[in-house]
Amino acid sequence: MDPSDQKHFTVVDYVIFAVLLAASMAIGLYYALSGGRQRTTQEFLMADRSMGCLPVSLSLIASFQSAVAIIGVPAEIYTHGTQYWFIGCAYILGLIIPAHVFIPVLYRLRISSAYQYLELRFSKTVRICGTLTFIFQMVIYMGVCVYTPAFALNAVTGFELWGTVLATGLVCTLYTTLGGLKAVIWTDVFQTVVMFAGQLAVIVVGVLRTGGVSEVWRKVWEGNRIAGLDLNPDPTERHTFWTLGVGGIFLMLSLYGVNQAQVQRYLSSRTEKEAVRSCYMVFPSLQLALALSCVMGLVMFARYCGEDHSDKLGSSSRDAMVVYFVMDMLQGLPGLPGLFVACLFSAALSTISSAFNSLATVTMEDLIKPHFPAMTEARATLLSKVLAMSYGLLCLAMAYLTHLMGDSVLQVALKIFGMVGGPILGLFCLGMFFPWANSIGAVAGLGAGLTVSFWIGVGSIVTRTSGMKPLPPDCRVALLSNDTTAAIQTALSNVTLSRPSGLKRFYSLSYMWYSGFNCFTVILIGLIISFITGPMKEEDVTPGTIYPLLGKLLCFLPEHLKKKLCCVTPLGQTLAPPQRSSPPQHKESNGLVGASQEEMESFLPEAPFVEYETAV
Ligand SMILES: CC(C)(CO)[C@@H](O)C(=O)NCCC(=O)O
Ligand code: NA
Repeated sequence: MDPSDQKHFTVVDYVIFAVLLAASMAIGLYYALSGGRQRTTQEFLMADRSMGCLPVSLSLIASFQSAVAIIGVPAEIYTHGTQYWFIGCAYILGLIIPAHVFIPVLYRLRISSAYQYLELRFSKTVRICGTLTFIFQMVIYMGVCVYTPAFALNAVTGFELWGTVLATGLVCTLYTTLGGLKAVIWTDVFQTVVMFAGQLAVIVVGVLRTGGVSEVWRKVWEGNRIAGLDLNPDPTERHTFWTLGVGGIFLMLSLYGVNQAQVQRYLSSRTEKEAVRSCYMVFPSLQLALALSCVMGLVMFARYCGEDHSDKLGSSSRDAMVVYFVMDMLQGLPGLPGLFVACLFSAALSTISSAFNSLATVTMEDLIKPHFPAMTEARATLLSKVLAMSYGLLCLAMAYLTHLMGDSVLQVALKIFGMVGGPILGLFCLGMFFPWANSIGAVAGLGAGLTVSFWIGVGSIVTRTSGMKPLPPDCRVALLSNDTTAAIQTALSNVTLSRPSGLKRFYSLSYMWYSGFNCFTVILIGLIISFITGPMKEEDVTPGTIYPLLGKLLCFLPEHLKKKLCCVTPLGQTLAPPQRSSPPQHKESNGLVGASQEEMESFLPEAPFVEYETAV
């Protein structure tokens, strides 16, 4: 093992790290042995629909806040300045819209998988297409999540790369498989706290060792790292207020509105109110998480700018550099390097466990149950556990794929969310907001959305115009005299002035617009195809699956015109409580909170679907 390992890690550090893993396992065991002992899919996958808003909200942040953000955001701030911080603006609408549009519709349908919605609204085919797209998205995302902390630690401390990947995957698979969603949510709570503690420790030590807050501020100011609001409307500009603050809303909607990992948490809430409240409570914590990682980037800049570390590191990766800086900064403070490693792994474990559990849920609910309606509850639960475990193993394989990529990890993760999550968001929006959309339109829209998204995504990789400005290899330039800096900046802006044209310009769309653009493509193509093949009629749409968005936006129009334009009449009423009992095919998930054992045993998955698809 690398000698630097000993330099950074003392016994206390190993103990702290071991405590994290042991506590996570213990929570898993606790929920395996208490409550209903994970003997029903209702408990294993839905936490008995009994969760309160505090654990749910912390768990909601944990789902998509992984080591990728802990390492990637400081790397981004260190290299490009604080412009990325403006993504915080997108959190406002990005959480209000899920709370008041997606949660009410999905919660009132009493479903278990978000993709059940697609069957209720469109058809079985659309549901399966949606599910498969989601599985694809989460499996590649998981690869990035497992790989990132392992890679960074390996580069700096000499921890065995694949050993770390294996350990993360195994611990996580174990407690997820043992304790089900309850264990996943409660470990998330614990791990989120560890994550914040680790980041805070790094910042405090960093500020103290740099010479105080005012010194840090002076250095980042002189180093040009504080960015003003960039209102450049160019959609190919990587980070501007528009790409981050507006494009980011769609990114947030695809994660917090329709992603199964999050929807499952909303659905596991005791009441709809509790679910909405937990969504609101995400806002301050998510802002805190963003602020901590941005400030960490700034502190690192203040402390290290001008020093060249790539020779010691043997890697030019900015992500590995962040871990190097942190370890260097915490040197000689026993326990803190261990806390930071625990912070990285908390972030990773909480994301991977959510992914495992949500993948097991959709595979069970959407792909298996509908085909084996006679399966017993015991068998279904066993199968869910086997599924959670198989996805664990699959994610190890995916980590290897990420190993072969080598972009900034933050950008890779956000690109996956945009390229695959964007079209899924489009599918849900098409269903919820546009009553005319039919299932042919939905499938065609999703297909077109994915095609265009991969066309741009792969195109941007091939032509290497990710919109990233060429920057000097290290930030020494920032500390040179103002003249030199100005000269270099002019040179840089000249580079960006020679804009690519035609297809290349299309490929250089900022990755922050991927979600919004792909969502829009799905809706557009979906509507066109629906109108060609015969739009859905009002009486054919399952009640409770439409959100009267158009009606609300056009509230100034007279009633008869609105009715004509929006097709569905009972606009105001579509969301009224009566839905609770309406979809007959959801026996398995109906009010099981206090259900008796017999009711559990006799549950019948997916009765044949009501014929409503006449629009074709
Ligand atoms: C997804 C957002 C923007 C939501 O806050 C943020 O958590 C983030 O940048 N996440 C990166 C992906 C990850 O941490 O795995
Ligand atoms: Na996480």
